[in-house]
Amino acid sequence: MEAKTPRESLTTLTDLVLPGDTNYLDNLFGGELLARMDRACSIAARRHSSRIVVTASVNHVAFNKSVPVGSVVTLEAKVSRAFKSSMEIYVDVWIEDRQSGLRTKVNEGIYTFVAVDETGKPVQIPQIKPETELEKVRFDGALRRKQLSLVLAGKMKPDDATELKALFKS
Ligand SMILES: CC(=O)SCCNC(=O)CCNC(=O)[C@H](O)C(C)(C)COP(=O)(O)OP(=O)(O)OC[C@H]1O[C@@H](n2cnc3c(N)ncnc32)[C@H](O)[C@@H]1OP(=O)(O)O
Repeated sequence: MEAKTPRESLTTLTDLVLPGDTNYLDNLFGGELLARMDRACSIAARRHSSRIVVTASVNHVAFNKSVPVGSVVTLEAKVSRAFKSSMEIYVDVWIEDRQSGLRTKVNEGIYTFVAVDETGKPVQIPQIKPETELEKVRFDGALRRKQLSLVLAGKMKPDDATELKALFKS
């Protein structure tokens, strides 16, 4: 199976924040943003694997800046690393200034998707060849994030999380 680049899975979703998407402060509701992130990541995972994909875990979401009603929000999702059947997907969230068009990054999320067959059984996927500096940094950190996610889910013993443990060694 030939390796693919993150670029090949790039998924861009641009949409408005309407009043029905907001909280009491007229900012984008966190759950609405999570759903949009999940959709963008799911398409990126499908583009990478050409398979049915399911969300296995949401590893990290940072709501760094609020997103006011009326904003134009763009989500960019790309597979950062592929393992056997699972993929890590990074999603970056931007808003743009109405007059200048300048973009500000407001949030990011890291999701894990698994490629499955029609019966829901995990299947093998192509590996990832990072190209840009940022893609290389995200690729390099993906194994320890996978191990952390598995440890938190009770699917890996902390002692077996070698890459994660290496973080804490001086
Ligand atoms: C609440 C909701 O809305 S959920 C939304 C939709 N999602 C779903 O319905 C998914 C439901 N879950 C499932 O179908 C299964 O648990 C699956 C397919 C995700 C995993 O199935 P499992 O039987 O655990 O398979 P298995 O143990 O072989 O794991 C498959 C891969 O997922 C990875 N994985 C499983 N759980 C996690 C996790 N919590 N974090 C990171 N990776 C994980 C495994 O490490 C493995 O990766 P690899 O093949 O690349 O080495």
